Amino acid sequence: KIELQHGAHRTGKRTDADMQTWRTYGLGQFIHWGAYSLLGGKYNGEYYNGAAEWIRVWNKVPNAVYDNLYKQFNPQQYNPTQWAAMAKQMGVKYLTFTTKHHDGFCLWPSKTTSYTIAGTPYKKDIIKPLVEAYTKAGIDVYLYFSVMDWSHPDWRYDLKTREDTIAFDRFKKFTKDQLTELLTLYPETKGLWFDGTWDNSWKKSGAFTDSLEQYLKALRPGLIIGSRLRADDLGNRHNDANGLLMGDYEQGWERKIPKTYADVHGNDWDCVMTIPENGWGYQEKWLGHWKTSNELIEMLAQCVSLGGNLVVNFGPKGDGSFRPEEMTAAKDIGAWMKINSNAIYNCEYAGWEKQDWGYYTKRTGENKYYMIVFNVPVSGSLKVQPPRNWTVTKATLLGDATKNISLEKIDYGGSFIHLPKGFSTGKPFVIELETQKATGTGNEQKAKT
Ligand SMILES: C[C@@H]1N[C@@H](c2nc3ccccc3[nH]2)[C@H](O)[C@@H]1O
Repeated sequence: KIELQHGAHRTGKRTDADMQTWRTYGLGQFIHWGAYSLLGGKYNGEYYNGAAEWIRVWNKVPNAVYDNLYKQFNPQQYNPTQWAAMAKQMGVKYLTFTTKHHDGFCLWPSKTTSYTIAGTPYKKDIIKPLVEAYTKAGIDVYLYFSVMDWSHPDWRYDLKTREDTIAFDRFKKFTKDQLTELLTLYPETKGLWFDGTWDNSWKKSGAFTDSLEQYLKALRPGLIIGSRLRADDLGNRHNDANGLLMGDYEQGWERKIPKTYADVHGNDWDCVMTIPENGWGYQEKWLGHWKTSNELIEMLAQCVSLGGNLVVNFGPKGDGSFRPEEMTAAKDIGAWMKINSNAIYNCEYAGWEKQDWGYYTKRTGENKYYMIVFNVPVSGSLKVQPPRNWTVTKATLLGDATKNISLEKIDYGGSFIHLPKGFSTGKPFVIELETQKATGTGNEQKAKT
């Protein structure tokens, strides 16, 4: 064990009520909106082939051009109530919203810089009405904040000289002041989703990241902060030098999903996911493959079945409208959740032997299990193999309990679930299983006599 001043201060999961609520969400919405949304990945008729919110680093866009884009930001159609209604219909339980991305443009009227929404033709605070609309809709709000800030003269990628350190100390104060504003202006915020903390300057600031986290949690008791904020005494991020997670949940699953439960290392975690292959801000021309609704639903099932949340990203246009593909995804996922959300909300890792037909989830605190089925075998029979001494006592198809699926017990508590001939819903479906611990398998009796 390595002695650390600024390593993890907790082992194991957070067990308080706020974190237990976070664990019940299953499905979240990410929204990336900012100056980059005005360009949509395009400049002078050419498309940037990277992530649209990174277009400022493309040599074809002069910094002076990019850094003045905000003077055209004027989303008169912006309607956070409509945004919240779309999210509600989709079935998301929490929102993560970009207050400031790597470019440094603040969507709230910060007093720490002139590079804010107050300096745009729109003038008004974007975040306040958003927090209110989502909170009113019963959706918890989390704020995304990029530490890396390309617009700030004191930002440093590394600390090589005394001047770097003096400048970066000013930058740390600026960062703390901005975060204080956010938690003070929007006290309903349940947590902060940090980004842009991979550079050496931050890795060398372990002590500051530790005191900053403690300061923020004192300012807002219960605040939930993932593993991207902290660095330990030796510059390790996410896990400290002793392999312990620094943060309330693992934030490393960006655009990727753990393969097995072992990959999760007993941590809470979220997977933030783009609908196109990459790119978080509005991209006029989506490069490559974008995920179908069924692919997104399968990712949702995978995440919840391994104890995490899936946070699907939306990138509204500069005018605040959503593109058709994103509206369709929200509608389709919402329609599926309307029937099947019992397999997603308040669910956790089941620990049963995975079968080819899909994924198990388990209702927290109950002996209720869910099969989220994507692949019906040619036999039309789904094998279920609970752990020894557990048996399945009932199987019900969600959304259409009349469809008679039959339950055939086989070896050691295992079962086959037979679907009616020619059964097909054309989309993923869920079977709810009631289970109970087998009283005695009779073996004990033999042993006694
Ligand atoms: C949640 C996502 N994180 C940002 C990001 N920047 C990166 C730089 C290098 C590798 C991965 C990155 N992800 C993306 O711009 C988006 O905000």
